[in-house]
Amino acid sequence: MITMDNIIREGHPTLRRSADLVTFPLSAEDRKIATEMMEFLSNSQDEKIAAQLNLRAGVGLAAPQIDVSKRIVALLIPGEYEDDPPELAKVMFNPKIVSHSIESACLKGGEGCLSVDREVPGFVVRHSRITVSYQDAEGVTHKARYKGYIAIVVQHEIDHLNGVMFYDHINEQAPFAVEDDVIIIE
Ligand SMILES: O=CN(O)CCNC(=O)c1cccc(Cl)c1Cl
Ligand code: NI
Repeated sequence: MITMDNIIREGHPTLRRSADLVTFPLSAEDRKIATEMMEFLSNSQDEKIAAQLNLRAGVGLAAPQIDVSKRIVALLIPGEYEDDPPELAKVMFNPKIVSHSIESACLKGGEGCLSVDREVPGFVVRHSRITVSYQDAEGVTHKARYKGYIAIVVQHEIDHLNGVMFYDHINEQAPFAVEDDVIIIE
């Protein structure tokens, strides 16, 4: 199982590499990696398990974060209330943003990353709406459109596949300065 010991931190070269495409049919290893990534997210969001395993919570995880330079991301975005089903629970292989809104958005609270052991305050300006093409575990290609918080998280994960860290998008001179047409998501 994946724990924080398996998550590489900033400074590790794999975080700055462009990850390799996954080929199909999936190898047993790639299938196992995908399953373990999703299991990590679920564990990290379970108060008891996270406390026992000392896990930081995450709503997404990219394979490069466990030093696997492959284009695999796992997303587990909880529903609004405790017993609601997740907003999104999915592993995407070879995800690609194929189109996006002109409009931009950012999270009011900024972003965090399991590979970054420090707070980096500032608005991370991203596309407010995206269309993502990806393959599922059977290699079937899908197209999905996301907006709001989900779109932000998906972009954070796809950035990891391209060696981009969230703070690369923060304006160092004015971390909270944004154009007036940028949507600030609560
Ligand atoms: O790459 C994934 N992580 O580093 C997992 C930890 N970060 C988060 O869950 C997280 C927190 C806030 C905003 C965004 Cl967009 C994300 Cl993604
Ligand atoms: Ni991250």
